[in-house]
Amino acid sequence: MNIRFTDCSVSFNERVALYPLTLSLDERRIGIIGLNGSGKTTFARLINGLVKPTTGRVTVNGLDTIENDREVLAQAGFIFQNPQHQLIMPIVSDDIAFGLKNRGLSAHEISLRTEAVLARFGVSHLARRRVHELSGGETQLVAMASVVVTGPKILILDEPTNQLDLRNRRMVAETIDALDEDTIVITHDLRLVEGVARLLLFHEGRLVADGPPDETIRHYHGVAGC
Ligand SMILES: Nc1ncnc2c1ncn2[C@@H]1O[C@H](COP(=O)(O)OP(=O)(O)OP(=O)(O)O)[C@@H](O)[C@H]1O
Repeated sequence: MNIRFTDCSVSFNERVALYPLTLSLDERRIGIIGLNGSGKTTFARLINGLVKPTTGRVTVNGLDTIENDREVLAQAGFIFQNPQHQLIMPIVSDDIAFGLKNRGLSAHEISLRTEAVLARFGVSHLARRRVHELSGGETQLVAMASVVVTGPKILILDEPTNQLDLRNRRMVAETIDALDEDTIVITHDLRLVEGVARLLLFHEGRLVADGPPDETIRHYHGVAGC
């Protein structure tokens, strides 16, 4: 991936959520940590254009998130903190297929791609299940499958192990590790980012550490005061 932030800041109603920052992200595995309200989600949402910079610019693989918003959305898929909100159709396989509509694919091709992505995430057995009846771990996997099926190069996962038990945390963490796509993971679950190539720490709207996980985590204990 190549994501560039140039003098980029974000304010909501004159309140600064993210102070100006300039940086480039090129690693395949990136983590983002920080206290509640520190600006992590705002930063991540800038990447796929869900949040637009108030000043400066953001480019994703050379595409500007304002000028090329549709292309950016196709390149960078976002899996939300509460993934049940992003599942639209009542049945799992219909939800996955929904993301492939309006792409000029035949019904047969849509069905093949849907089956393939469900198999890839180990959830073929859930194909005919009702979305709202899935467990937390199952919902997370189906949400990932429903984004991955659309073919993004970058996946942004916002607290993917939130509300999961120990076993599902491990299962989702292993699934993320094995993804072919580049990943940016925002989390309070430090074990999830121990192996990333680069870990960013936000504090009160500023990027205050950016480096290997052990160094950034040490810094985090400092700003958290514990
Ligand atoms: N759409 C919005 N409108 C107004 N303020 C917002 C909006 N989105 C975020 N903020 C504010 O910006 C600041 C940073 O929020 P952000 O969601 O980026 O933090 P975070 O680090 O992801 O927090 P958490 O760990 O609690 O999810 C907060 O003060 C938040 O209230």
